Amino acid sequence: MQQSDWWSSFIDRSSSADVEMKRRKFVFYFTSYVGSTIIYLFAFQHINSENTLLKTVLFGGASLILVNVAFSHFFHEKKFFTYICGLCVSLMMLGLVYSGGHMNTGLYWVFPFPFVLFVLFGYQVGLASNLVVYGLIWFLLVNQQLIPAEYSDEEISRFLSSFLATVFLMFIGEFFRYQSHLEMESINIDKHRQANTDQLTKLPNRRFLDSVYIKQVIGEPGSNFPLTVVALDIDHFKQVNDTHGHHIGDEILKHFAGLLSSHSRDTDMVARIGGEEFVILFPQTELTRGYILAEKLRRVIEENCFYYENAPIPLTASFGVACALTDSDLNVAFKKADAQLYEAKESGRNQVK
Ligand SMILES: Nc1nc2c(ncn2[C@@H]2O[C@H](COP(=O)(O)OP(=O)(O)OP(=O)(O)O)[C@@H](O)[C@H]2O)c(=O)[nH]1
Repeated sequence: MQQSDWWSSFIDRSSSADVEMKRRKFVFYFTSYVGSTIIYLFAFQHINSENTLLKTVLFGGASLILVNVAFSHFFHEKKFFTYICGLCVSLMMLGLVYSGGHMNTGLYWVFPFPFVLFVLFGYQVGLASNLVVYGLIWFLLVNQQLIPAEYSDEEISRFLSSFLATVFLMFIGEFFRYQSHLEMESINIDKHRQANTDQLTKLPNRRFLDSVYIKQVIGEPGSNFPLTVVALDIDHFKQVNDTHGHHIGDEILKHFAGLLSSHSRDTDMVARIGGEEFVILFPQTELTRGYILAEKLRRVIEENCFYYENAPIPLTASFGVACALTDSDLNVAFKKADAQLYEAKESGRNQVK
């Protein structure tokens, strides 16, 4: 696995999408329950009116919205119902213009609805649906002989221009709101990445291992166990630091991390958990195979010394190997790998135990 790439496979964008979905759901419920209640109140206000069409639009619209939201509670996926709600809202707008509303004031009551379409559908589909509704309203208004409502020419031209301006202003507002949401999401991801990355080697750190990776492994036992844990530690690193200086020590750590990353699979997890201590987790790997992989890495390190001013600085590491067959063995496997590493150090270093 490339050191700089490891984070991308762990980015969890679902929580950000959840925030957007929550906002949509909230507007959906609010529009549906509060909106339908208000429309019912208007409908009852006009119960004795002779405008049957207006009564049909109000009662029909409110009932459709209410039935739709009631049904949505029985399903986990709400998207379909938000679309139906958007369709009801669009029909309500057209119904108001068509019937003229109370004393031909229908045009004024259309203005709150474009916002609902933007929130329910997002800025792109929101703009498209608002423009479709606008086109249909325009068609009704320029063909007044087709509708029962009566509007004056000034009223129509003022409505068409102010409605269009409202839709575009709402589009701009929704567009920039969404852009800042994406920016905040990327800042958030970047902060998480920094907190979970070892700044020197760019490998995942202990925090990542404990709070993200292990949770994911336990959450998907089928694709991870048996899991081999390899604890490793550079030999006599203090001596390297003392001889060549701390900054060369740092370069050696980067070189070491690069060797481990480039000689393991994308599915393996290489992490720096302390000064010169590393851990490699091999998912779906039994103990015997784990020993073979650790021995391969031991040789790679031994054979690839670090060069400083064209002079080789030999490098070796000691390894401790253990295997967890299930998630409940994981803690024991970590402790066992540490104990094995200690034994490798005690037995002379540069070996796998
Ligand atoms: N350059 C550098 N050195 C570090 C860093 N973190 C820890 N160290 C050094 O790593 C050394 C670890 O020394 P010890 O724990 O004595 O281990 P060792 O010398 O490798 O000996 P063994 O592990 O027993 O083989 C110390 O000198 C630390 O200062 C780092 O980020 N950069």
